[in-house]
Amino acid sequence: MDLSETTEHHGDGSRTPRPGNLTPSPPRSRAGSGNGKRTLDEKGRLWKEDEGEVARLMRTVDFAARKHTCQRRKDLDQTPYINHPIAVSNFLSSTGITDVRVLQAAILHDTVEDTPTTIEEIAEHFGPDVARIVQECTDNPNLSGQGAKAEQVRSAPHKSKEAQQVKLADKLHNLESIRRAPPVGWGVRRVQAYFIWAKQVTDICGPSHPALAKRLQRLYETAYTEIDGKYIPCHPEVCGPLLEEEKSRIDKRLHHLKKGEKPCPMPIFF
Ligand SMILES: Nc1nc2c(ncn2[C@@H]2O[C@H](COP(=O)(O)OP(=O)(O)O)[C@@H](OP(=O)(O)OP(=O)(O)O)[C@H]2O)c(=O)[nH]1
Repeated sequence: MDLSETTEHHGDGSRTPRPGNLTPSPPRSRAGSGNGKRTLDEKGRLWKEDEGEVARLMRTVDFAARKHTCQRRKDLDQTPYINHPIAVSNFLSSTGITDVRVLQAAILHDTVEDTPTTIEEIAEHFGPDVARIVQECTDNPNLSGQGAKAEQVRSAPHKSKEAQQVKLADKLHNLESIRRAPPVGWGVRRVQAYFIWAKQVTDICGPSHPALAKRLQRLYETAYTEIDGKYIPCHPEVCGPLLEEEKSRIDKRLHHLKKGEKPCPMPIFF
């Protein structure tokens, strides 16, 4: 565990009683086995300074899930929004990223942009390192539409390696989602414009995490989607001919849709 980070939690003081606030009785319990002594507060929660990485990640997922509770994605199935940040974090952890602050920032990356959460709240609960990465992944609230998109391209080279890694995974999941099921109302031009713009961002961020960059490149070269009965290449400039496996993936989805079924089960990307 990164001890420098656990010390950052001392500033919290709001939810987890500090040692001085506890009754003078000895620690009430031990959590887990083989992890040494872990002190619990009166609600049976670990003190933050005793919190291991797994507990910290679960607390982060719980926080993000509460913040995104009422939100849905833009796809036909109206997927719960929280699926997106969890998938982004999973893309990172399953491709070798072990820095728990990056995995936490991935889980939290849309909380400030898309919910009333503040950066100060993120810093209070998760420390300044996580807050800094989340801040870097948050669009300037004074910009929207094309302005915000242009700013993502402009600012990408100046972001930290950690923020660039989150950006790569974020874009990868959005692109995979569009390929699988474009947001309701998106036509060919909007899908292709999104792919063209996303590639500008991910080409800049690519060196921060080559495994994801490689995967993105393959996506740009092979991804098709179906709109109004036509198979369209998602990235019009980079995409090659329609591959058989891509066609049968789309046909399978159309078959389910025609039968009025939900195209679930969701594909598992890793
Ligand atoms: N592909 C996809 N995107 C969805 C879906 N539901 C919500 N979104 C969000 O919508 C944005 C893409 O739609 P746009 O029309 O390009 O963006 P805007 O609504 O924010 O202007 C993405 O944000 P972004 O700005 O591109 O990325 P981020 O940096 O904010 O995460 C993505 O997070 C969905 O079902 N599929």
